[in-house]
Amino acid sequence: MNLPEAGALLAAECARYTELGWMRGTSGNLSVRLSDDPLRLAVTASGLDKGELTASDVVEIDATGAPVSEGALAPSAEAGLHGRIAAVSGAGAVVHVHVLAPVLAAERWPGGVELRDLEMLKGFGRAAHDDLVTIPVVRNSQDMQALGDAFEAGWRADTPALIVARHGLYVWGSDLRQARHRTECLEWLTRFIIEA
Ligand SMILES: CSCCC(=O)C(=O)COP(=O)(O)O
Ligand SMILES: [Zn+2]
Repeated sequence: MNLPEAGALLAAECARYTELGWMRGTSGNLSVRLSDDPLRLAVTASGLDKGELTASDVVEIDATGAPVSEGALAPSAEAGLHGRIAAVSGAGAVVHVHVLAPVLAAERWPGGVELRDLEMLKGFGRAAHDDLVTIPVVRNSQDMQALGDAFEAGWRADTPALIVARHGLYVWGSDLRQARHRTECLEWLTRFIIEA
């Protein structure tokens, strides 16, 4: 996939999340893998209304989140965490949304949000009757190295999500569609345990 193709996909995907109310204001950011070796991602540009992106509102970054070339647009302020997640997990796409339920769940269970015996776990890539699925929670930081270290310390290959406390949700998958399906299911799951 080249950068303009990735940009068109990311813009369309952001519009869907905005419709759901999960990218309020200028919140949220998405990335998709462009190449493996060296690792390159297309990430949404920083500070824009994510519901109004065009195919050119993306930036090519390396595994550290740094732009690979000079350009007018800055990559997402959270590009470094996208790069780290993609590098560690092998994900093809990473979603970050400011959806409320996971953040509320992390406020209630700051040591990790536990889910068990719920059919929607299947949509998250787990069995409905898995013993226990724990979504890791990390403290918020403006330092992407610190956030990346915290992510990596709690990372498990079978749990493609991370909640950043008082901030938002990260979910990843093999491509943008799988990451979206997982995000939608995890939003349902965390809303369920909050409301239950
Ligand atoms: C009101 S959004 C604050 C920044 C943030 O958390 C976010 O997700 C958007 O940052 P970006 O640099 O990707 O626009
Ligand atoms: Zn954010």
